[in-house]
Amino acid sequence: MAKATIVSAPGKVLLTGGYLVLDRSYKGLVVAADSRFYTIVRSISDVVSVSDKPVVRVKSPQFLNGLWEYEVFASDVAQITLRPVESSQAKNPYVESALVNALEVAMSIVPTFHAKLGNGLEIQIVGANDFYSQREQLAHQSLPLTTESLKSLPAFCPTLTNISSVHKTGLGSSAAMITSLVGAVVSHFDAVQLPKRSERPTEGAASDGMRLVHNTAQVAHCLAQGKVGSGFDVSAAVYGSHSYRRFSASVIDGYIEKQKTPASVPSNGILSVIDQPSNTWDNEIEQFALPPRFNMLLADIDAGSSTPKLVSQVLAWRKANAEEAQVLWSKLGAENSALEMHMRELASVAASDINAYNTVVDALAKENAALWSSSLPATNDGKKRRGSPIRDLFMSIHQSFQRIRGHLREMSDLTNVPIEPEEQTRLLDACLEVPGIIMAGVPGAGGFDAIFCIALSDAAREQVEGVWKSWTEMAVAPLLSRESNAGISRIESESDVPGLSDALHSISEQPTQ
Ligand SMILES: Nc1ncnc2c1ncn2[C@@H]1O[C@H](COP(=O)(O)OP(=O)(O)OP(=O)(O)O)[C@@H](O)[C@H]1O
Ligand SMILES: C[C@@](O)(CCOP(=O)(O)O)CC(=O)O
Repeated sequence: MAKATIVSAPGKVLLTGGYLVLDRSYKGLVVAADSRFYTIVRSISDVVSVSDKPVVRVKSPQFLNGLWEYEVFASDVAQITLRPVESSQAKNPYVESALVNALEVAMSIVPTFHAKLGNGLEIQIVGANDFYSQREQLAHQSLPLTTESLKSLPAFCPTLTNISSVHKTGLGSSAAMITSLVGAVVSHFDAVQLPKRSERPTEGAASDGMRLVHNTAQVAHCLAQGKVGSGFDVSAAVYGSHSYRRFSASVIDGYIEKQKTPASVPSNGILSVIDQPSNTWDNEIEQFALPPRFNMLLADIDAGSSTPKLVSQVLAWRKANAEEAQVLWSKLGAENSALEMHMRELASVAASDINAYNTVVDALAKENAALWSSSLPATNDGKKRRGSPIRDLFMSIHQSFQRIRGHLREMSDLTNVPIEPEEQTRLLDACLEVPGIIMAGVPGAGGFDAIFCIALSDAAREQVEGVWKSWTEMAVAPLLSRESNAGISRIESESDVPGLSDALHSISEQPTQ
């Protein structure tokens, strides 16, 4: 079998900065998940009978009808057009956009592109189970909706449905999929270098490769979505956890508009957008990691919300109420920055004295976070005792995040958009009753999609999962994802990823309907 190029990219959780991060004046704190997409690219070595053109065949074995096959037409000016081999094939604009843009980049950079493309490419794409709700799969196996059941599923489990009907969990499947697909295609042509697993280059060829893949994936994602978003999800898929300031929409919106009327595309094409001087791409990435023993837990809420609808309503309110919005946006932005600063300080304190840090965590993990300040014994003269600087930082983080939630509820009230709806407030408050839960909130755009909690101990994790299990107001399904800082990476071999070979070779392909 032809040698495979494998590239992987993670999902994301936006801890702070929902809505604000759409505006370059504010930053968002995005944490990468250990749930990842994997794209495997091989050259087709056999003669393809379906066409005399090169063919790109994309398979998503987790889905019914997860097969897209295209003939590739390449113009002299490195413009790629894909034509579906079967006209009845369902469209997948995200896959198409990633392929077109990645092939254009490869063709613009690699002089031997046509020879390397040969008969075409065979591509497989799989995403970790957490990207898609496993409710149906568990019901199919008569298993309860628990972490134990989820752990018993094979990796990259079939979803038993079409891609258009699958329930997503908010981890950013389209951004992680596009990023891994773009990364795998351009790497396959040796157009760029990407870091191997656990390498985090800050300079050199791999860092340049990440920049080009990032810029290409942002363009591809915006073209597929039909609009220029904040791009934090693609950024997390490339760079892992970080605090993010978006790129100015003007960096790509001219190109996006031109792509809608292809005849007018400038002959210098995609490289003129993705390989501009670094000061043109003005996105800012500052690496970030949760402090030690901060265990991020996620749950999917069955009710669900439409993010584009929430965003358009909030932005419409902001436009109509500029002054009031400015006040709210500035105080929320300031609180988001304060939280990030406290977490960075805490991580650095932990690095300098891990024993003292662990002693504080062990004590706090046994107490309800709201009582951390009041549980300090009074001094002899009856005054409130100050905690240790480490304990104070933990308290500041808890209190700061509670203020952030307060501002989000204010945003909900003012905009009449359910960002932290009352149902979610009740659930989050119940999670915070568990000793050792330092933060509980709605990630990203909020609504009825998901919640996250940060637990300081295994006991806290188990107890909060108990709260979810017994919650009756909404169906709360645990996810298995945890934080992992890593961004895009190149994988040497299928066998390096548990379950990947089985998923690619032994999942009996799902029938087409
Ligand atoms: N495994 C996959 N194979 C091929 N395409 C996929 C796969 N997973 C996702 N996609 C593409 O991504 C699209 C979903 O994008 P959409 O923007 O609706 O979701 P999202 O906002 O990324 O969702 P979420 O954040 O909940 O994961 C699908 O319709 C499909 O085009
Ligand atoms: C509301 C918004 O700021 C965040 C949406 O985050 P999520 O997709 O709900 O994780 C939109 C965006 O930044 O693209």
